[in-house]
Amino acid sequence: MTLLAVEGLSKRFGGVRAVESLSFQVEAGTLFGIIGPNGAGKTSLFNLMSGFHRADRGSVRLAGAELVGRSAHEVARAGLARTFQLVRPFVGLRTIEVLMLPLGAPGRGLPPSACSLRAMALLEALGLGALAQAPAESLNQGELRLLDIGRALAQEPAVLLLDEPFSGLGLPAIRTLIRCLQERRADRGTTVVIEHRLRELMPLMDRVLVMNFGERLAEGPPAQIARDARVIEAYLGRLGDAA
Ligand SMILES: Nc1ncnc2c1ncn2[C@@H]1O[C@H](COP(=O)(O)OP(=O)(O)OP(=O)(O)O)[C@@H](O)[C@H]1O
Repeated sequence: MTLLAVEGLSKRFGGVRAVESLSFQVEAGTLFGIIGPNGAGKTSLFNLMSGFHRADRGSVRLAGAELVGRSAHEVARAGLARTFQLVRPFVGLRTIEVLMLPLGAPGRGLPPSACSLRAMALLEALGLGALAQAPAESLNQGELRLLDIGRALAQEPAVLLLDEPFSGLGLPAIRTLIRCLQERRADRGTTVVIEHRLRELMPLMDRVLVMNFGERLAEGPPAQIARDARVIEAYLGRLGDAA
């Protein structure tokens, strides 16, 4: 079943075509990867899908409901959560509180005790359990990235968008995160990931979209993408640097 359908999505910044007539579909319960060279338009695509930027043209439908034209808050309420390439510190909160806020949001109906149990379980799964009571500002960049992922997971979204989740993480944290992503897929959660560290991510992906100059260069299962001559020329030829 198609959960997320992007059709003819376009965005220009002045003369730059950041995203150009892009179409793809993500099936429920899959992990969908987005790759491409720097400046290909991957983060712009996330900004359009999540309501942070307004599309010039096109549509993004989540379970049939149109997201284009909605604010970032409305998109989040509709069931799409995202993380950020540059994580901003969470000022004035303890680590566990960063996750309790979305879990206890109005309409979710979770009592505080259930929020704190669920938040703790999420922190443990991300390897941040020991930092639960620490001020979130005291976390290092890698820990902050994991916490940002936890914050998005705590929204319990239908679709989770991760923007370069492995960036700045050491190998143990990458392994922990891979385990979380595998568990999410086993639970039929749907995830869309932008990532340059293909060696770690390619084995997890069900399908991959390759972007170049805002457009779709190729799309298919990872094994097919890894053999695609256009992809190798535009991007994978530099895998040695990227991975
Ligand atoms: N707010 C903005 N204003 C002007 N130009 C922008 C803006 N955001 C993105 N761009 C331009 O749009 C193009 C796509 O950028 P984007 O950041 O989406 O690429 P990317 O694939 O995510 O790159 P990277 O892998 O380096 O993060 C680039 O040419 C970029 O300079």
